[in-house]
Amino acid sequence: MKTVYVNAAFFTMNKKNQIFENGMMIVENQSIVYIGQHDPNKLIDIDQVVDLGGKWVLPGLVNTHSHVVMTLLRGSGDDMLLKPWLETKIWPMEKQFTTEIASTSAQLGILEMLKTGTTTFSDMFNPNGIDSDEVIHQISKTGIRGAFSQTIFSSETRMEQKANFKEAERFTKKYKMFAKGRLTTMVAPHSPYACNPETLIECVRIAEENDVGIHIHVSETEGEILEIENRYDVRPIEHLRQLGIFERPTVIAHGVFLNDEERAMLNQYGVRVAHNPISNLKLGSGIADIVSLLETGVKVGIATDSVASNNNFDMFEEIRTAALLQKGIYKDPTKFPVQLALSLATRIGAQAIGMEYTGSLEVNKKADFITINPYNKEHLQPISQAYSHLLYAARGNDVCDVYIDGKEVVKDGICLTIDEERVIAEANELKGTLSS
Ligand SMILES: CSC[C@H]1O[C@@H](n2cnc3c(O)ncnc32)[C@H](O)[C@@H]1O
Ligand SMILES: [Zn+2]
Repeated sequence: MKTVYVNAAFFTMNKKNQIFENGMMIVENQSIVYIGQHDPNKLIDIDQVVDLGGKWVLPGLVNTHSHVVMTLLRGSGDDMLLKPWLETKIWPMEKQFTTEIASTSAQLGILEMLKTGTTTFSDMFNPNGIDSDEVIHQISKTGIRGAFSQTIFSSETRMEQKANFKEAERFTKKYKMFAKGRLTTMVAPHSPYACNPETLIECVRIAEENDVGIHIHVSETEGEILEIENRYDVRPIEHLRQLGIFERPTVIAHGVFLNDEERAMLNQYGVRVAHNPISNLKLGSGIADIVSLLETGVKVGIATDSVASNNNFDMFEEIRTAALLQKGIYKDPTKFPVQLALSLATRIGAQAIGMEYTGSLEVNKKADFITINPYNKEHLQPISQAYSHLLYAARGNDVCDVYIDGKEVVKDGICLTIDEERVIAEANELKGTLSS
């Protein structure tokens, strides 16, 4: 099946940030085979023509760190610091999770992601008490692309620890290439404070044996730095390096507290950073110095974290916050310009999570794209300033259509792969079964 998309402005987000104002894109077998100026000569052998009515077309957004299974916890535990938030609010509620709660939570989270333009996510979930196979089966049906990774914690007993490793190994093997490659997984030790050295070393082994990367929370708060220094006499980054974590392709979530030496080390090992500006603000953790990270050469993606610390999955809001914060902390509005900000949520974000095959509209890339209709939106006028509006004015609910692998998953703002009414009703019913 060969489909041509015409009558649209294509923001390719390729390295040159090319825009094709009255462009054309041809998709065949889930991939882009042509993107450029409108060319009638290319219309032979076409099965389907889609007229996009002058809309803007962008690559689907990439959320490099999320927890969709926590979506039912939105609004629980506001206004708390990370440690008490996790220990007294979030973890006790996660302990009550059933497969049904996890599955409905994940569908609700992905519904919001898809409708607000996210086509690829890299997610960590707490597997305690739930049937992970069922949850990933439901995720697969939504059509989203990404990595769904089972979080590993250190346990109190040897037996429990052994069972955790066994399950992590099973999950990794089964899902590293799933849904025809649309879904994958990484090994996800929670953090250097919730995983002891033995656990972290075992995670490296599982990642190595299965040829997958590592996804871990690191250097999120000042308290974490002190805790790791007290325990091991080194800061978290050096601790993880010594244990061999960075020998695997690694994404660290947060990286709020990094010094020059650590940034250089991350760059040397090719470690990528998932930047979660709103979660870091809401939990009072701090503001990551993304400009320095990028100047050192580290690849950075943008992320929301869970909606318990955000409280939504709107990547437009996230990119805008990221850009405004860097301008503010540097007292320099030239920092984090529009194209850079958008590229971290698209092409560079995809590279950050090892999915270079998506994140920009280029030949041979996956046909993962979104459309925005600016004509009926007052906050997107005048339309001639589109690039600026995408960063400074657009919001998730401006997204009109969403395609993943060339398949339409959202049409005119309605999700075609998830029964919205059912999921929302189930979510509210199940929330009532949780005690906070
Ligand atoms: C649901 S994934 C794994 C684990 O991570 C916890 N979590 C959620 N957000 C954060 C964060 O910002 N820092 C550290 N840990 C976090 C979550 O409660 C799950 O148990
Ligand atoms: Zn997180």
